Amino acid sequence: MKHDGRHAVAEPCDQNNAAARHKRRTGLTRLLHAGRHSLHGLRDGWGEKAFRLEACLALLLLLLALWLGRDWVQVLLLTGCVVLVLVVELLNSAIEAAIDRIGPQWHELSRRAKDMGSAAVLLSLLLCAGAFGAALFHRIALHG
Ligand SMILES: Nc1ncnc2c1ncn2[C@@H]1O[C@H](COP(=O)(O)OP(=O)(O)OP(=O)(O)O)[C@@H](O)[C@H]1O
Repeated sequence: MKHDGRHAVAEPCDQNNAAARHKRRTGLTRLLHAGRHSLHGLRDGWGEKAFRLEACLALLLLLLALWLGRDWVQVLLLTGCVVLVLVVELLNSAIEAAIDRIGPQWHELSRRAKDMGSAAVLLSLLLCAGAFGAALFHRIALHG
């Protein structure tokens, strides 16, 4: 395993072996390893400042959702909006990582990929803000 300054980089033959081993796995073992990869993804996401900030905010919003929701469906919808932001942020970080892996040179397609990822995060944030804003308005203005 080498290090490129910011990230650990496995030697090409190690990477090929690991990928080939994973492809050969089946059933529960494959599922367990896929779960481990997902946990690695969450750990990598936690390394991103934007994801960390949104994850901390998500904890507060989940408590607010429990207070704002008048029944389990409303709590679920508000919670869903919060989780959606985290999901989209992770996907955006994945796109950024893939683009950076291709190279730092300016390219129109790289710009489009990064800007569209960023736009997806913005839309999910607007949805979340709109849902919580409407629920708060309903709770405070209409019911005192
Ligand atoms: N290789 C590239 N080619 C063309 N444009 C790029 C490239 N890398 C970055 N950009 C442009 O710069 C913007 C910021 O890119 P950067 O990699 O700094 O994103 P970030 O700061 O990590 O993410 P965010 O914009 O979500 O905060 C991109 O949205 C894109 O418009």
